[in-house]
Amino acid sequence: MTETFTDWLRQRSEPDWTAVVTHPFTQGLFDGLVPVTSMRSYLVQDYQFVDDFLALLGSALAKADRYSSRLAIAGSIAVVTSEENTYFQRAFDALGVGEADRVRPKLDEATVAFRELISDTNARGSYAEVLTVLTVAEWTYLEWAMRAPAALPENFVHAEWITLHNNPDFQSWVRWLCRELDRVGADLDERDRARCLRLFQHATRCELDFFNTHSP
Ligand SMILES: Cc1ncc(C[n+]2csc(CCO)c2C)c(N)n1
Repeated sequence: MTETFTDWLRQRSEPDWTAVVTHPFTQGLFDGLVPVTSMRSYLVQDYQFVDDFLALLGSALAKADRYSSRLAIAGSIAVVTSEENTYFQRAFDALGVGEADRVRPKLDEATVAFRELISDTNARGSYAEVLTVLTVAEWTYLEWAMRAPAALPENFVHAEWITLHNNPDFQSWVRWLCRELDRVGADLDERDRARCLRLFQHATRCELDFFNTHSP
């Protein structure tokens, strides 16, 4: 079989890609051994990231070139605003995160860098470029979570963060995203493909910096 666009993007984003999906922070999650302070700072920053990410999903919805794509994206928006949001609230309660840190925490450098990438893509990116950033954020999370052992940690803060990202619905959504980016990528010229590659590499780097920031 010939190489897909998404495989091409991922292979050219090594070694960072593998560093993200095998990150020690994820091993700490599997073992239930991420210290409370690291888990708290990670989720507080991630909640801000998810806010930006939701705006990016909205941008994908607006920029999509067909109705069936908009429907798939709308389905994923529903997940971020329901199950994912209740997880954060319950985890914040368990970790003792106060109101200020839920609403307007001081952002880490890695969060600011990711936010800039997302808002630039939001403002100026084509549909293919928006899909590229979404694909990195979702596919890396599916890949690390799929490496989880069958026995989950006892603490729901760790366990649910894994199952949110390795369940069959999430897997189908990521598969859809990759196929969608392959479809749209097939019509791009060399210059636009190169732009997607730079974005893919940059987003992968942002994912790595994000995990590194919260690793003890
Ligand atoms: C830094 C960082 N990168 C990617 C994700 C993954 N992610 C972002 S929003 C969302 C739900 C959309 O389906 C998922 C899985 C994350 N949480 N944090």
